[in-house]
Amino acid sequence: MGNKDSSLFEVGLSSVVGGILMITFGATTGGIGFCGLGGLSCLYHFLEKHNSKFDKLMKNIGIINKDERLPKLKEKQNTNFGYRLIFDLPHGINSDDFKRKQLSIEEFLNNKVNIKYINKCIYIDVYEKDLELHPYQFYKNNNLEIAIGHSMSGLEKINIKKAPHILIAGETGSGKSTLLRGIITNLILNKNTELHLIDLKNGAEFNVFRKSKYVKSFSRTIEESEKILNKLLIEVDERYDKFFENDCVDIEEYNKISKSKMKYKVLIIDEFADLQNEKDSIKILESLASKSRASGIHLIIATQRPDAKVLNGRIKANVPCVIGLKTMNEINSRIIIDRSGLEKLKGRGHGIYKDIEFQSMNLSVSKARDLIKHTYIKKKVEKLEEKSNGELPNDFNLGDLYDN
Ligand SMILES: Nc1ncnc2c1ncn2[C@@H]1O[C@H](COP(=O)(O)OP(=O)(O)OP(=O)(O)O)[C@@H](O)[C@H]1O
Repeated sequence: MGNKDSSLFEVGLSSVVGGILMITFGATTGGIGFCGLGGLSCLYHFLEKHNSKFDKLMKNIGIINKDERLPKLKEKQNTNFGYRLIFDLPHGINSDDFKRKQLSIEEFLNNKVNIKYINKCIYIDVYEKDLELHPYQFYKNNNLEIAIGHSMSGLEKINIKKAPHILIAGETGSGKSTLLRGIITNLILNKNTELHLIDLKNGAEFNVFRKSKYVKSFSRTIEESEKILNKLLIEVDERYDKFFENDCVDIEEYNKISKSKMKYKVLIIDEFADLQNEKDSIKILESLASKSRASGIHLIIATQRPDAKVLNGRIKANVPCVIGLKTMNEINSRIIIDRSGLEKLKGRGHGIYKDIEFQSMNLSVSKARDLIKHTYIKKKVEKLEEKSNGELPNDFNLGDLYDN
């Protein structure tokens, strides 16, 4: 839609508003009435012209109801990202019909779009501008909300109490580690969760967080991971027993009535696909995902190998909150978000969450260290290493690793 069209629309709209205002203030002269009518006519022509344009599109892509009625353009609004089209929906057409045809609509408008259903209308946000890069900014809250980045509408957040588990998937270079780094830094700075980190890339990615007092366990190997997964699974059962004894349904209710509050725990796994080869570990992870949702124990799992075997039905069914980053091809995009689109992203933190494109915040390892180093403490493992000149004792086990 060109500028000429928009200005015609605006002239029409402002004339109508002007006309109405004047009439309201009692200036009902012929000239003023003419001005209002002129505006109405401009607006009418704008909608007519564009409706015939969109009628053609809707007919071509098959968004038409049984009575051959088409969605009608009701309004066009200019926005800071481009413009928004608002359509009235005829009976029998819904937002899924539009979402299925998103690609055709994007091709027709020559821009990316986001489609939403609000108050019986379809809103199509048309993005004429690119998402900007943003440096990391701490998002302070007491609500277990995680900021994942900026979309055209502002900061995108996920409340893990509601989510309650998150999957992050994208190929190498898509920005997975940077996004996880931002999420963990935010959780540490908000001080209201106990973190358990599993870094199967040899601990390199999460090492910067290891000494934080909010990180209660740090696993680098399958064996260590399996112990933590088991420990958390047992804790989930113990928590549900306590809920049962106290007639509560979840941690929120329990914490309201109980003097000893349960802590929210978040288990974060980078490259959980590596657990796939270990039948026991992946089974425990799947059980944890299916059982722990009300217990206040949440999972954030990431992978750069989005094949159907890794993201199997059980994982996807229990971790429905998915952040998709760039993939190599459409097939991988479909495995992750059940539709194409990830293959077209730019990488470096450009992602899709709930059909909305966002850009994650950039956070380097050294900046993350600066932000959280005030939470560093000396942990048992370092004290043990000091005592034994760097060698860990033979009877050392993971349970001894961290001070509680
Ligand atoms: N939000 C962002 N803004 C700007 N640059 C980013 C952002 N996220 C990631 N990058 C850059 O993109 C590159 C890849 O990022 P990152 O290492 O996080 O990806 P990855 O998916 O974890 O890749 P790998 O698995 O190979 O480590 C890095 O150079 C990083 O600095």
